[in-house]
Order: sequence, then structure tokens, then C-alpha cells
Amino acid sequence: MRSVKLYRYQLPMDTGVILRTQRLVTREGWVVELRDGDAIGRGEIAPLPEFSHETLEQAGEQAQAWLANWQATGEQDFGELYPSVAFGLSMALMELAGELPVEGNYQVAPLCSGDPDDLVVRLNAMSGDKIAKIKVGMYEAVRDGIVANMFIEAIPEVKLRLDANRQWTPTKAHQFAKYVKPEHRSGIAFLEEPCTTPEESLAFAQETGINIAWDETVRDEGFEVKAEPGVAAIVIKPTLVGSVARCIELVEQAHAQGLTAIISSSMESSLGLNQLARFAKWQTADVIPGLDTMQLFKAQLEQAWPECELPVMPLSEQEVVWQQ
Ligand SMILES: O=C(O)CCC(=O)c1ccccc1C(=O)O
Ligand SMILES: [Mg+2]
Repeated sequence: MRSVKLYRYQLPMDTGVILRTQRLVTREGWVVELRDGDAIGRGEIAPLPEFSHETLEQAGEQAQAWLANWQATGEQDFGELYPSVAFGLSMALMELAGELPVEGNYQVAPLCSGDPDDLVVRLNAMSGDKIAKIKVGMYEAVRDGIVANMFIEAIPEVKLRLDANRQWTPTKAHQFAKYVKPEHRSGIAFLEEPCTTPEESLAFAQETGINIAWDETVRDEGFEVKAEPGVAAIVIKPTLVGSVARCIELVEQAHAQGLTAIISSSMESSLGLNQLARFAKWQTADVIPGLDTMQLFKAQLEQAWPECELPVMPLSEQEVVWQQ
């Protein structure tokens, strides 16, 4: 006997979380809960404003129609669904089938959005690989270069992941590179999407010897995973990419090409984030995923993220919008 519950959740965000042009005060999404006999599977469907093309309402309507059909027929086709819907539904079905391993990779690359000195303290306390993520491209490119160079000088074994979100012209990207001493450039594991276009980013990598990674480009129409000089990694944000099967396909293609695949968050709640940690451990075992986003929230959902002290709001207190 198959049954379905669809919840709509709302979680308060920390003040000052900005997505491109808007402030995100409340994170909203759907959680689907599937039951079949004693088995239970959950998945989170949470389009990210400014990043997803579908709205919360569109995703909810599509999920409900798909679930009604699944309940009646057992059919499982994710082909035509919005990425967030395909991801949440396929994750719920995997969990229901017991196919999502329980063990997760909860190591994070600490995300530095504020004071660089705080990050130096956090990194010095880290055991094992010292990997940190810094957003660049928001202020002066020269300042970003000085900050990156400072980190590598302060912590010689650091491997930085930088993320410019396509903010730089080639000139600005070169201003950045100029301030990272050539002998320090290997301290940058990769720089995500330095320039407005993939072509400019590739040229930048080849001219400077700074490795880049694709993130936005992975979601561009016609993207193919390809090893190219200067490309180190691809970032996979499942909520923005699609079904679990599609994400696994991208991971396998990356590995076949000798690229690193990084599973990363699209600001899912702690429920979705825990599943991403399990998915990351399973598919990208030795790689630290990009999941350090709980700090952007003021509350967690149903399950706590390890060592996160934020209050946990049970799913049972969220609105059930549909059940069958
Ligand atoms: O990738 C990570 O390490 C954390 C997640 C992250 O940076 C992010 C999260 C949501 C939307 C966009 C981005 C981004 O890559 O800029
Ligand atoms: Mg990015």
C-alpha cells in the first residue's frame, strides 16, 4: 500500500542572506513523505529563488500531480520534471527503497563570507585537509587577490576553493590573479566561474595557471563534461540539476574524465542537507562536499545537522498540504 504526504515548510533565515539581488528572509519548500508498507522515504523540493527557473508554486503543483500518479500506478519517470522536483522525488524513492546509504560525509569546507581572520582560526583547528571556500567577485578584484594570497601565506598547506559566480570581466579576473603570487597559485584548488562566459574563464585558467571549476556552466543548455586544460572540477547542486540518476551520471562522467565532482548545497533545509551528505559520501567518497550552509539559517527541519545548535522544527509542525 503506497501513501503520500506533502508538507510545505518555512524556515527563518539568518539576517543578511542575499541571493543575487534579493534578501532571503524565509526559506520555503516542500517535503514529500512516501510510505510503502513499513518503509518510509523523504525528499525535499525547494526551488532556490534567483537560481531555479521554477517557482515554489509550480514545483508544488507538479510534484502533487506526479505523486498522485505514482500512488495510483507506481510509475517512476522523472524525464519532464523541473530539476528541484526531479531531485526531491527521486531522493524520496531512493530512501524508500533503502538505496541511499546511511553514512554521510559531514566534513565541510568552511565558507568565509566575513572576516578572513575568523577563517584562519577555523582552518588552524581543522585536522586533515585544510580546505576552505571563499566568495570572491563581490568587492574589488584586487582585494580578493590580496585576501587569497594572505591565506596561502598564513596557512601554506591550505587548498582554497574560490567562487566568483561569473562576476569578473577578463580584466578584473587578471587584476585578481596579479595579486596571487605565482608560487601561491597551487594553493587554489580551483576558482569557480571567474568570468561572465565559459570561454573567458577557460582562457583565464590557461593564462594564469589557476585551475577553475564549473558550477553555473553545468546547468547551461548543452553542457558536456569534458577534461580541458585548467579545468579541475565540476560542482553539482542537485536541486538545480535534477534527478539522483542525472547527478550520478554527471559524477561518473567527471570521474571518467579525471575531474573532481563536488556535491554542493542549494540552501536546502537540514533535512535535504543530511541527504546530500549521504549522497556525497556514497558518490564522491574522498571529496569534501560544499555543504556549509546551515549557518545561513535560524532553524533546522526535523533532523539536526551534526554539531549545529540551531533549534530543530519537527516536520509534524509544518503544514500538510496534501495526503493520500
Ligand atoms: O557550493 C558551496 O560550497 C556552498 C553553496 C553555494 O556556494 C551556493 C549555494 C546556493 C546558491 C549558489 C551558491 C554558489 O555557488 O554561489
Ligand atoms: Mg558557485
